[in-house]
Order: sequence, then structure tokens, then C-alpha cells
Amino acid sequence: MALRTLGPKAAAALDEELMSSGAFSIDQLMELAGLAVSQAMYALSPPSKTPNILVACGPGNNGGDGLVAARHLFHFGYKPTIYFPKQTKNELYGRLRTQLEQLKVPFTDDFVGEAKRTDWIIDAIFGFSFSGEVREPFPAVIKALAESKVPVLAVDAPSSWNIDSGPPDDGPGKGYNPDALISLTAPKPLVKWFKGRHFVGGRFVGKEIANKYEFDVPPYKGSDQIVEVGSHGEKL
Ligand SMILES: NC(=O)C1=CN([C@@H]2O[C@H](COP(=O)(O)OP(=O)(O)OC[C@H]3O[C@@H](n4cnc5c(N)ncnc54)[C@H](O)[C@@H]3O)[C@@H](O)[C@H]2O)[C@@H](O)CC1
Ligand SMILES: [K+]
Repeated sequence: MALRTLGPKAAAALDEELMSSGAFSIDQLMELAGLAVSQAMYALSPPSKTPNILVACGPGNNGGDGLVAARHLFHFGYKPTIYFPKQTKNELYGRLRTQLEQLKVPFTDDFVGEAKRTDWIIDAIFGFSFSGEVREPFPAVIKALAESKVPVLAVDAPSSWNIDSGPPDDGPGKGYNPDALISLTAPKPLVKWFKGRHFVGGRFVGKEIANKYEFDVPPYKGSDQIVEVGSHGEKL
């Protein structure tokens, strides 16, 4: 039996509820989501084997998860590099950026060049709020992900995939199939088309909320922030 999926509207409503009646701040949720991303990276390949991680961060909360993950990866012993081309005045992202700068984590403008030199890439460009055609400056980045020989871990969704209907038939994301995915809170419907290693993380909801939104809390073990499941969310 596969874990039930959470569509884009339900995922946005859940976020809203967690941050209103749930009394969470966005910082808290993003910190736990980013920590889970960094643990999935460690489970895939430790820093002794693959020290260099290129983290591609988009303009929304998916990108914020990438910035948090990069900080944890640094403390785990990796050498992260950040690509974060579309920075807004959002105060939270400013603080996440400052935290990385103080650790001397480098930022790059050259995603395509850096993507050839790194050991792993984390795709934190778009999550469950992505829709429509990929807009600038991201088409070249998505194309590089689709063509990458370096393995990719996607955060919540392979960027450019439709959250409900999966991989695009054309455009820069055509043929993009990341090696690994970490679904946050619950897998999204697109996992039906996903083929790689799959983790679930974002351990911050109880059974009551999960029942209300009709998804499952995955079987986390001990103090783990992630659990590995099958490509489509089957329990392993
Ligand atoms: N409840 C959870 O599980 C949590 C999820 N978080 C993360 O938050 C993500 C959702 O964040 P957001 O709602 O901020 O949205 P996203 O980060 O998914 O993307 C929204 C941003 O992408 C841009 N965008 C959308 N479509 C585009 C297109 N076609 N071309 C170019 N740009 C486009 C939007 O203008 C916006 O700036 C999740 O996927 C997850 O990664 C965590 O940070 C917090 C808790
Ligand atoms: K993503």
C-alpha cells in the first residue's frame, strides 16, 4: 500500500492551517523541512564520498528549504555552493542568506558550469506552488537538470513537473528524471511518474491533521527526520 498523496491545493491549505491555528511560524516549518532534506542527502551519499553539493534555490519556500538544507550540509561536513538567482526582499530569505555567508558558503551565478563540477545537485527551485511554463531565468537551469550526468535530489517535486500530472511533454524539463526525491509532509500526486529513490520528511504533523487532509504520517523510526519509501510512496 502506498502512502496517500497530497494535491497542490490541499498542500497549500495545510501550510496555511499550520501557520494559523497550528501556531507554527514559517521559519520553524522551513527549518524542519530543510533539515529533512539534508538528512536525505546524507542517506544518499555522505560527505566523505561526495563533498561538493550544488544547491539550486528558487524564489519561494522550496528555495528556502534549499538554503536551510545547505546550512545543515555545511555542518555535516559537505562543501555546499548556492545558486539563488531570484532573490526578493523577503526578510526570512535575507537571514538565511546571511547565515550562509557567515559560514563562507559560496554563491554562484553560473549554475550550468558549476553543475558539471559538483558531486550532487539539490533541486530546490519549485515545489507545490509551481504552475504553467517555466519562466526566466530558470529554463536553462531546468534544461541542465534534465541533461545532468551528476545525480540530482529534488525537493518536494522535480522542478517543472506538474504537481498533479507529472513530467512535462515538452519544454526545458522534458526528460527530467531526478535520481532521488524528498517529499515534504506527504508525497504529491506526481510520484506516480517518479522512478528513483524516494524519501518523505517534514516531521511536524500529527495523525489528527493527517486524517483531516487525508494523507498518512509515514513510519518514521526513532528520532529520524526522514523515512525512505518506494518510488510511488509504497512502504518498504
Ligand atoms: N508543509 C510543508 O510541507 C512545507 C513546505 N515547504 C516548502 O514550500 C514549498 C511551497 O512553497 P511556495 O508555496 O512558496 O512555492 P514554491 O516554492 O513551490 O514556488 C513558488 C515560487 O515559484 C514561482 N513560480 C511558480 N511557477 C513558476 C513558473 N512557471 N516559472 C517561474 N517561476 C514560477 C512563484 O512566482 C513563486 O515565487 C513546498 O513545496 C515545500 O518545499 C516548507 O518550506 C514549509 C513547510
Ligand atoms: K524542487
